Amino acid sequence: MDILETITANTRREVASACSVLTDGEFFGGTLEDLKQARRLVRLPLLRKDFVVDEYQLYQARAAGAAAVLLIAAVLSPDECRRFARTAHELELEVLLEVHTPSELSRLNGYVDMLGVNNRDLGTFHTDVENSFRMADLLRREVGGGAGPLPVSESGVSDPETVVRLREAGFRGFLMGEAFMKSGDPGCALAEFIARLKEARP
Ligand SMILES: O=P(O)(O)OC[C@@H](O)[C@@H](O)c1c[nH]c2ccccc12
Repeated sequence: MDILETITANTRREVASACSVLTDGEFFGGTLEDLKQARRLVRLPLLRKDFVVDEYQLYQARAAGAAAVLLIAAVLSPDECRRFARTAHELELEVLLEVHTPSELSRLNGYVDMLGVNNRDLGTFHTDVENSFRMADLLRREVGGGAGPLPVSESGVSDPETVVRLREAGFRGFLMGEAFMKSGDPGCALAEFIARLKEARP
């Protein structure tokens, strides 16, 4: 069985809300072809996870079957974030804006659908889930009474108890990779995680 098929097999059990596909080749060995293949394998909304630095990549994402794109605040100016997010909407793509620090919140704009706090510092690759908790208050202010973007915690989440705590802090989406990918059967690991989460939920 192909690796992508193994990974996406979980979706047949309908336990994930969306599936993120890394298409960056230079640093992570992904390809746009992976996104196209995932599109053929699952019905779930797909997120193109890449370093978007040119609007052309949004068109590519759309053509390959993505429902959403990741915009990484650390590599974009506020103007680029706005322009790219607006174009994404024109293409009917949802936008996940990823921030790591409070100052990156200046990249937020009205076209952002999901606001992700990356717990991984892309400079050092060090992961610390506490970053989400540190940013939670600020996020609540930005996201307001629920009319703003969906708050998402990204990276380094590996146990259901952390998801429960993050939910209590206001997060509503969780972008998880490694916790499942290091298992021999990511789909099965995800299903188990969701079962444990249901038990852990207060
Ligand atoms: O594997 P993790 O720690 O669960 O993290 C998932 C995801 O957040 C992470 O892969 C990610 C988030 N933003 C990125 C940008 C580039 C590369 C990778 C990422």
